[in-house]
Amino acid sequence: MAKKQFKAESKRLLDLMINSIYTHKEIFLRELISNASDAIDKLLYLSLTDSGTGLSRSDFYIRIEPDREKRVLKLSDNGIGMNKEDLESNLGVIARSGSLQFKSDMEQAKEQEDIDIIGQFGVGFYSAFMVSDKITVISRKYGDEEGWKWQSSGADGYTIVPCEKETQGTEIIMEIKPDTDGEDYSRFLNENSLAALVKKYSDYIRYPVQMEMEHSRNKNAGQADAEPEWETYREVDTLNSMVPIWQRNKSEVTEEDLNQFYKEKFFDFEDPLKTIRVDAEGLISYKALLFIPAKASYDYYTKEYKKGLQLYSSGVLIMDRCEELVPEHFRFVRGVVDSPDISLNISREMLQQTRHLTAIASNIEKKIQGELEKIMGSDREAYEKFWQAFGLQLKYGVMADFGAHKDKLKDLLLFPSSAGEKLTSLAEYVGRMKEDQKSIYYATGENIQMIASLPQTEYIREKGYEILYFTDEVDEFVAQALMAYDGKPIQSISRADADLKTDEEKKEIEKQAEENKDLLGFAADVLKGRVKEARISGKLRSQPVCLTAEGPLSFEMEKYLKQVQPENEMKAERVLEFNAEHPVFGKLKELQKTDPEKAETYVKILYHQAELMAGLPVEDPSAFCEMVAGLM
Ligand SMILES: Nc1ncnc2c1ncn2[C@@H]1O[C@H](COP(=O)(O)OP(=O)(O)OP(=O)(O)O)[C@@H](O)[C@H]1O
Repeated sequence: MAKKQFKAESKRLLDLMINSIYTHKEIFLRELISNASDAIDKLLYLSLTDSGTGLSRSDFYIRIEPDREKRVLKLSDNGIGMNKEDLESNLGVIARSGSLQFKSDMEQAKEQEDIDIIGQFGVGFYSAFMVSDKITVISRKYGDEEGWKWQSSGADGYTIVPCEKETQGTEIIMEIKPDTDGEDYSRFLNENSLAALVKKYSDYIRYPVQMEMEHSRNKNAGQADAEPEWETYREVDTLNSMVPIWQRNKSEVTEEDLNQFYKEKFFDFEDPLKTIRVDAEGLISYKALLFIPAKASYDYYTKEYKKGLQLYSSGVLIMDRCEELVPEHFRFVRGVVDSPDISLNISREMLQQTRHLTAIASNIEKKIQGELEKIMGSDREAYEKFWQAFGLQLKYGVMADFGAHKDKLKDLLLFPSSAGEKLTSLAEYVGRMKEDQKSIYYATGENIQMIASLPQTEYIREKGYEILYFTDEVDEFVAQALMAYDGKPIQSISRADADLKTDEEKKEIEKQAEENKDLLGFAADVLKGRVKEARISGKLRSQPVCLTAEGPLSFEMEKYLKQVQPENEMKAERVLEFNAEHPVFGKLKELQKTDPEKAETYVKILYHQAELMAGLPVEDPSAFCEMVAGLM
């Protein structure tokens, strides 16, 4: 019979497994038990929703059978089973999400070689090759008449042939490797070691994991004066406690247990930043275990990432990723929800509408919000770590649905500011506002240094007002959605002139504008098509000019729109502002009379300088350089 070859990626993973020097080879058992449990989940779900199967929860089991003599370890379940196609596509190819993630994270992990690659991932079935020379899988799918036998000794491929099997389910038969100097594979044939491994890794599996074990008993127990006489006997034991971790008492579950559960279930390297346990009783009862990851996964900000929580009804998995349970702005949250009030017979469409689900979702949203606020207040360092990973998500949340969620999220936002190195919340900013300060001010730019050196900021800082530094493209849209915080309008510094200047200052500017009408008109003519106007500025100190945006669009918004909609020609309206006190202005005035041609070059150079300071690309860099060189 011809051998079929594994697909290329599978081969790579297999090589890795077979030649693994990984010390935690024991995790293969956890992986196989977890697969068996998933297979039972699927059939139990069918049984509960389709009365035809006649099976109930207590009919299911996972069984471990070691045979020391033959060096064979067998693991069987009576779950849904696999037909020929399933065996081909599940065990012949690695193209499912879990393993693909493994592949890509492996590439990232190459640089940090000592990372526990295998231990952290659900590498699944293939991990059995770490301990076996040959694997036989005998499976019969529920509802089918025939069974199938899949066999492989590793990288050289696999075979599939029909075979007899009495009941539905799957048997994995592993020929355990001989012991070596460094590795005691025989422990995977030892009852006590196997029982300990089940307890360690698979205790919360919701179906009994059984094994026949040796026990001893006193034959004379019950006879008060008889000498004890011991005999051994064999009995099938259930090795796991079966209570899912979220159903256990708080006092029985350690933080380490929860972290381990999270990492295994949601494929993360790192412990979660925070675990939230919910135990709701009342109109709707449910238990939930929610995890806030410490970092965004590599695919978090891509289309590949799917949000959602696992939904159980009294311990039976109904949906692996129930999207309705978490709002978009908290889509980074992972976890499980288990409620006896959710009916098993529910179809997906109905699920979307159940009032129960909506109520649980809104409750969960509040819990997450409350927890994040709590972390922000009590452990700022942890919150800032969270902010690095998911701050952008919260900002999107403020903007989404026309600002519908902004009130829930506004106190979770952080921004850099002119007050110092630390990030600030809006509440903290307001707490520091000067008595005469009416608005919350922000300035935008590519990075903090660039914003801090914007000529427009000098004037505001002189007044002692703090400025929020908006460095994310979405920040201004966030400000637009929020409009105000605590009754204080959120304003861009470039539009803040009106409420900042005193009447005298305004008068002085008007006077200067009148006196320099000619020159301003001249500059506007030279820059026709580029600027809407040239005017005298009230906010410049050390710089001769600056560029400000008028109208609904700011420069940062212009840049953002260009990125997301390149065909969009929308531009911010530019105004060139002059500092009438600056010596360059005096020089320009003089040149306009004596050498208008040179004055024209000056105006152009000043305009390009202003573009540079505003973080905008200079329209024609070589012409600009020529002009500067010409002057030299
Ligand atoms: N005991 C089993 N009964 C039925 N199907 C199984 C069994 N073991 C594995 N399978 C099928 O084979 C597939 C591949 O299993 P594997 O352990 O390699 O990956 P996985 O469980 O899907 O993902 P991961 O382990 O990476 O989370 C499973 O998704 C499942 O469809």
